[in-house]
Amino acid sequence: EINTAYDTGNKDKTTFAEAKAVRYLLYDVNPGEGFNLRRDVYMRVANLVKFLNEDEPWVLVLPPWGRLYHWQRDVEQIKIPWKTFFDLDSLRQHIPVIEFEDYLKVRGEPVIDEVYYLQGFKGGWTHWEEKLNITECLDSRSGGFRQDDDGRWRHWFFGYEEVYAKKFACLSYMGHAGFIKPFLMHNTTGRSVYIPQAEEMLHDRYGHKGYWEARRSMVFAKHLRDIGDEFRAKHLTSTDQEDNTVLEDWTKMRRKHGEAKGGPYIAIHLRRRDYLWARKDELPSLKGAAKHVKKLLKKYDLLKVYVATDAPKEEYEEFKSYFKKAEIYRYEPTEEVFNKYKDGGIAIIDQWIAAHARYFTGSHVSTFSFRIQEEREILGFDPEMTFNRMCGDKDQDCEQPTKWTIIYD
Ligand SMILES: C[C@@H]1O[C@H](OP(=O)(O)OP(=O)(O)OC[C@H]2O[C@@H](n3cnc4c(=O)[nH]c(N)nc43)[C@H](O)[C@@H]2O)[C@@H](O)[C@H](O)[C@@H]1O
Repeated sequence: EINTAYDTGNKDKTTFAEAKAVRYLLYDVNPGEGFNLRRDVYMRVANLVKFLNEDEPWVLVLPPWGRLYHWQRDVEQIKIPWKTFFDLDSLRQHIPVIEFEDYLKVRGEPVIDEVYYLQGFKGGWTHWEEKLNITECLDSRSGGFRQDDDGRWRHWFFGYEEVYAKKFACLSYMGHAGFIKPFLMHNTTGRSVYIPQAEEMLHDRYGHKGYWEARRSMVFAKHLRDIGDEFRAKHLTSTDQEDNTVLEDWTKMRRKHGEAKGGPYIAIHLRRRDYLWARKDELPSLKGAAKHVKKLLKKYDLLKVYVATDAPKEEYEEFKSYFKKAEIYRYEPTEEVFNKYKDGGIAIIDQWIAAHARYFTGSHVSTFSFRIQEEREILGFDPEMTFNRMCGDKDQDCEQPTKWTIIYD
C-alpha cells in the first residue's frame, strides 16, 4: 500500500521520484470546524499537492479524523483513518496520499520535520493581496505547540502524542493554496512539512475543473455506500439500475444533467442542534419543514420522504407527527455499525441516501447540504432537483442556493 502511494501512474513523475526523494505534506484544520468543511479543505490541499507534483514528488499525509465538536456520542472517536470514510484508491487517482499511520511507518520514527502554523496578519487586513510572512505567533498559545526540554515541539498531533516536530514557526498567510508552493519548495528542506490551520489557504479556483476533480476523487468508502444502498432498496424502492445512478470509476464517469432519475422519494437535510443558534431565522420550524415537504410530495407525486438530520429523537418524532399519509424514513445505525463507522460514517450514509433521491432540499449554507448537492451533480441530476433549500417560516420566498454545477474541463 505504501509503495503504490507514490505511483501516480505518470512516467515522468516516476522518473522524478527516482531522482528526488519524496516529501510529505501534512495538514490540519482549525479544531472548531465540522466534517464537511474539512472535506472542502482537503480539496484545496489536494490540489496544492497536485501542483507541487508538477515539479517535485510530494505525498499528502491524510490527517486522522477525531475530536470533532459535533461528534459527541459516547464512544472514543479519535485516530480514525480516512479509509473508514473514503475510498483511498479513488483519492489516489487524483494525487498520492497515505494514511498518517503509514507515514509513521515510513519514517520509522514519530517525527515531523517542520511545522508552519498558519494565521492571519496582525491587525487584520484592509485589502486583498497574496502574501506570506514568518512572524511571531498571534495566538499566545501557539496553537498548543510547545517545546520540551530537549527542544522538541510537542502537540496533540491527532492523538499521537509520541510524535514530535523538529521545527516550528507561525506563518501569516493571505492567499490561494497554490501560492504556498514556492515557499514549500524553496524555503523548507525537511522531508515532511505540516501545515495546521490549512483552511487559511483558499481554493485556487472554486467550482472550476480542478475543484471538481478533487471532489470527484472523494468517493465514499464502499462499506458505507453498501449500507446506504441496502437501506434504499429495502425502504425506498430505490436501486441504481432503476434510478439511473450507477456509479463508475470517477475518472471515466461523466453524466449529463437530468440523466439520473433518482429513487421515488424526497430527501431533505434538516440541520438542527447548534445551527438553530447560528442560523435561527434561515431555518424552518419542524412544522414549517413538514408543510414544505408535503407540498413537494404533492408536486412530484411521491409518498416517501428521507430525512438526513442531526436532530435529537424527539424533534424527529415531532417532524414525523405532522404527516398522516406519507412514509417518513431516517437511517438509524445498530450499535455495531455505529461502533465501526462512528458519527462520520453515519453522516456519510445519510448523505449517500439523500444524494439518490428524486428531489433534494437542504439547509441554508450548510456544508453538509453542499456536499450532498455535489454528490448529486456527480450522479447527473437535473440542477432544479438538487440546488434547493428550505426557507425560514417568516420568509417563504427565500433565496435559493447558487447552482454550482459540475465542470469536467
Ligand atoms: C454552525 C456551523 O455549522 C457547520 O456545520 P455544517 O456546515 O452544517 O456541516 P458539518 O460541518 O458537516 O457539521 C455538521 C455535523 O453535524 C452532524 N450532522 C449535521 N447534519 C447531519 C445529518 O443530516 N445527518 C447526520 N448523521 N449528521 C449530521 C454531523 O456530525 C456533521 O459532521 C459547522 O461546520 C461549523 O463548524 C459550525 O458548527
